[in-house]
Amino acid sequence: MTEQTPNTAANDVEQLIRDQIKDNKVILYMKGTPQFPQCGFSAKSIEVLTQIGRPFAFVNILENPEIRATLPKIANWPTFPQLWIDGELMGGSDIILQMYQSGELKPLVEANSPAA
Ligand SMILES: N[C@@H](CCC(=O)N[C@@H](CS)C(=O)NCC(=O)O)C(=O)O
Repeated sequence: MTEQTPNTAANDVEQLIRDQIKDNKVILYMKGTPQFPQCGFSAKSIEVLTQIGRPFAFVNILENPEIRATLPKIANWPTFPQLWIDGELMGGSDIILQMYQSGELKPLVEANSPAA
């Protein structure tokens, strides 16, 4: 039997992501920051969340290449942005927009993020 060295760095990143998702009930993995999104899809998602008006966490994946590489595997979702609410992946900007327009997203965010 071949003994395999555990890939500690990869495990650490995965654990970090799982902690972020657990500790922040509304979290957006995005390119750039809410003040300065660096991709149109992230900008659109920020517009929606800003309309909803509740606090949310974010991670700038452009500054976190390990998270950028690892999250798509965990999430089984290849692109960014990614909106996670209460430990579940909602989706990217198309889905965020759809959920907002259908009236589904606002109450979900409100239920998971108290007013500041
Ligand atoms: N239709 C997608 C568009 C998102 C998308 O295509 N994102 C690309 C360009 S920003 C991406 O994340 N590519 C992988 C990467 O850059 O790591 C959505 O609804 O979110």
